[in-house]
Amino acid sequence: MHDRPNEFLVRTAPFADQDKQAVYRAIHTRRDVRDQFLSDPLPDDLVRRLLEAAHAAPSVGFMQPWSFLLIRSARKREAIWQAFRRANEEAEAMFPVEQRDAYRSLKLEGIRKAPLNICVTCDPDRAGPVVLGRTHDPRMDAFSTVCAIQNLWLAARAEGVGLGWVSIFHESEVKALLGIPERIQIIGYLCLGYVDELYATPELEVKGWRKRMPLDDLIFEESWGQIAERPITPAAAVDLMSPGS
Ligand SMILES: Cc1cc2c(cc1C)N(C[C@H](O)[C@H](O)[C@H](O)COP(=O)(O)O)c1[nH]c(=O)[nH]c(=O)c1N2
Repeated sequence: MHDRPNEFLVRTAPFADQDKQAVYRAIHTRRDVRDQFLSDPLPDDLVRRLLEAAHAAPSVGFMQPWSFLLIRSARKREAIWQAFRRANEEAEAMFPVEQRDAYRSLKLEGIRKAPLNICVTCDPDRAGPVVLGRTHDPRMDAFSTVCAIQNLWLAARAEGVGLGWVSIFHESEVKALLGIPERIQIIGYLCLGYVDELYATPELEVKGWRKRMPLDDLIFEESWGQIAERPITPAAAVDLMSPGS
């Protein structure tokens, strides 16, 4: 019985070097885009490819809990932006006083500039009350939806499309604006559009908000460890923000 080839399996091998490089390039050069969007509309077939990439993501129990709500109208994007604006004012006040000027100076969305917004939702009831793999941790449906978003983000990078994730709003306000029922969760509100420039390193690092942590601080063997204490807003970052540095 074991000698019989399984007709559902395909032979596999590592990618050719060039293909490997392409995958890593997409991963390492993907950026969160806020201000670089061009106004040209994205063609339908391109949007379809991005959504196919998202829909190919892993999901708990093969639940596929996601839906993709496409928003193109300027009127709706303006209403969403107003929800962002209100929440962003609240957000600013949550930071320590000494960080507020820096926070205010950051651009944190491209809702009106990006020609396409996609609200990615998660339906916790998509596969019935008991879901394989989610039996002991209900968060797994949301995690699956995040996997779909990351696929979309990487595919977008490969297509020359920028994507920015916006999470500064009250979920209930955006649900009301988009007719999303109470029981459905918003996982990601995404802004998409062509870009011809991207930051080479994360914009929040360039603007001195926070640095990428050394990977070696985050790797442990056998049992969890406390990371080394490091300042959140490094002195080097303050230098970066001051003119002439
Ligand atoms: C769940 C989640 C939510 C948000 C984000 C990301 C993720 C994963 N990011 C983008 C985030 O700031 C960005 O990924 C990091 O700064 C790292 O930069 P790059 O993505 O490498 O460019 C983000 N950015 C922003 O300007 N406004 C936002 O509301 C959010 N929200």
